[in-house]
Amino acid sequence: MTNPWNESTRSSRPTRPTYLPPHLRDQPTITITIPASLARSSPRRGRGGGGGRVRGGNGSGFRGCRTANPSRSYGRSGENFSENDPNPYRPNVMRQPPFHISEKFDELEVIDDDEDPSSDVNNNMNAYDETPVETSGFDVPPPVTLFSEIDFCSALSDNIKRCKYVKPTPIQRYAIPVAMAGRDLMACAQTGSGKTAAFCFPIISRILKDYHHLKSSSPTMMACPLALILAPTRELSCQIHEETKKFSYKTGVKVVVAYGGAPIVQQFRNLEKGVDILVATPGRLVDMIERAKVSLRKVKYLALDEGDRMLDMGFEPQVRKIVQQMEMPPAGVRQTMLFSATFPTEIQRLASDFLSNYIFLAAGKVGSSTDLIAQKVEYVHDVDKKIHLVNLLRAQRANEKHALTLVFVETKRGADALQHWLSMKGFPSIAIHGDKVQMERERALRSFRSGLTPILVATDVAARGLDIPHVAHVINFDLPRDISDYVHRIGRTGRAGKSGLATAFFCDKNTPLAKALVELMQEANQEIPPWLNQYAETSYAYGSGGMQSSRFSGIKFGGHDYRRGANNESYDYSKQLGDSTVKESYAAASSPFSLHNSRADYPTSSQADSFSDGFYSHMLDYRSVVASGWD
Ligand SMILES: Nc1ncnc2c1ncn2[C@@H]1O[C@H](COP(=O)(O)OP(=O)(O)OP(=O)(O)O)[C@@H](O)[C@H]1O
Repeated sequence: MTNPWNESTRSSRPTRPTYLPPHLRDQPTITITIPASLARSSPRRGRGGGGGRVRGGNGSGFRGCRTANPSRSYGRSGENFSENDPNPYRPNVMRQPPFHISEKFDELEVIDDDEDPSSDVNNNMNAYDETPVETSGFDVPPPVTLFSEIDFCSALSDNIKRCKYVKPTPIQRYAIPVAMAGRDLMACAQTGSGKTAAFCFPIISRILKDYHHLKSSSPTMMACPLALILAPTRELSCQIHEETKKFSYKTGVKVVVAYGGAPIVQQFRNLEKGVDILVATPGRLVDMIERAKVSLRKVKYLALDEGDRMLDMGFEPQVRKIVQQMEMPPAGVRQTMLFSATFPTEIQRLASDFLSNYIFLAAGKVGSSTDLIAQKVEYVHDVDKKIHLVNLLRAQRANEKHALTLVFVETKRGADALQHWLSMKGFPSIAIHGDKVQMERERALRSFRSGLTPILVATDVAARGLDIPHVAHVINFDLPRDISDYVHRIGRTGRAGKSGLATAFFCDKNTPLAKALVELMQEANQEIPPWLNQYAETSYAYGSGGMQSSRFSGIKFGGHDYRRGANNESYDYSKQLGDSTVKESYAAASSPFSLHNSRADYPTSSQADSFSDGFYSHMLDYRSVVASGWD
């Protein structure tokens, strides 16, 4: 049987036959089938759809465009983007975004808990029902099965209903009780499984209950948030900000975002109006603290989203500076929560500096990408990648009209070049990467999200956290070097219980990744091409050299509590109990932990000496290093 890629390649480029690797020669005809759940959902009904479940902002903090003709499908307007169209971006009334983005709660009805339990959204969420959850740590609070079992205040419960979250996902079932009990937490759960709500709900609830009297009520020159949520990218910060605002709608809790690339003065103005929860990227936050516009002395809750990324080489110095050198109450006094889909062992070890007597949760398989994402790996030489991509996109366009496709490349220049080439070929696309100014980045996301340009060519700046409805296909045009980046990239599809497709173009230079890739695919019950197994053996033969592979293989990947060792040995968590006394002794010493008086409240180094976790000795020794994060 002939291979369609080869066929179409030949027909489009008759003078230059494309090399077809032996493993592909006998393959059956390939058709791209977009997962049924996506094909089923109408553009208005899915996540982010105006008539559907309200979802988490538009990822950039901006509203998407409304289409003049909401019933028009991308397929119809897409037909106008002929592959021979020399200018697929010409103004065209036919080119209307197919997806509504309407997020305003004011337009929504509050529904009962059991209303519409069979909606697509909640049916999709059932996909997580069987997810195993591993817990470890001292005295783990028991999980819940319903939101109503948790003692949320009524305004928050109403908002959960407004979001049409009928039941908690597994990570929410376990993490929310832990967080509500005031415990520190390291939580590892699949991409798209609801980690944002898992840390937002407890923060909002506890601010309302325990610190109601301290909530920001009047304008102030120096903002003193009660909670700080740090995220690695500007777009993710905006998305978390949008989500948190929805969750705290009509509660009186003030949420503000601070991120680089946008005018700082406007952000100062927002802060001056008062802030209870500050969502920020590290770079911008440090800047604001140094300009004495923000003080962290009142922070009671610290959440690091994409916690492993926040503590890897790019960000760790900056995060350490924020957490340990900028007046934030120490671990054991504040509550700290780290969330990610991946937690490599060495990052867990680092993270324990910021945590006190913490509980570790792992929902799903190791660094799991879930069975919801069908993963395909194809061998494609570098020179053939573009034409291979175009063939994939053509096949997809023939099969599915509403899908968004996210194409990951390695470099910023590569992103621009590929996007330009795709546009020339008639595929409406747009690029996002760190060299674009923030307005362009936001415009790109908005255009992609709305379906106006249904192909987004991106670097890793879009790999983590972004929750974009209707992303049906993630293509790793260039594979990342690090398997955890692969997990996060493909996790842009197959979210909230929906299924998705991830295709990777593999070539010889990706050999060091092969072993980890095979392990990951095995974990997710994916079919592994025999040739990839051979590459995996080669990468194994590189020895620990498949450095990434060894770093992330098996238990080291991060689905297990590193404190238990490689064999999941039992560990005496009560050894950490000393830490929890910090909170009590500190509370007693500062009687109560006053949130009004900054420096007086902050323990001196001699007070700190009495703390059992070595926090201050670490802090005093620490030398500041300039970080090179995205912000
Ligand atoms: N209990 C729930 N019921 C229904 N939908 C939910 C629930 N919890 C979360 N969601 C939705 O699931 C989607 C994914 O959630 P979220 O972005 O928090 O995932 P995540 O685990 O943080 O993903 P990532 O690892 O990529 O950051 C969002 O659209 C969110 O609104």
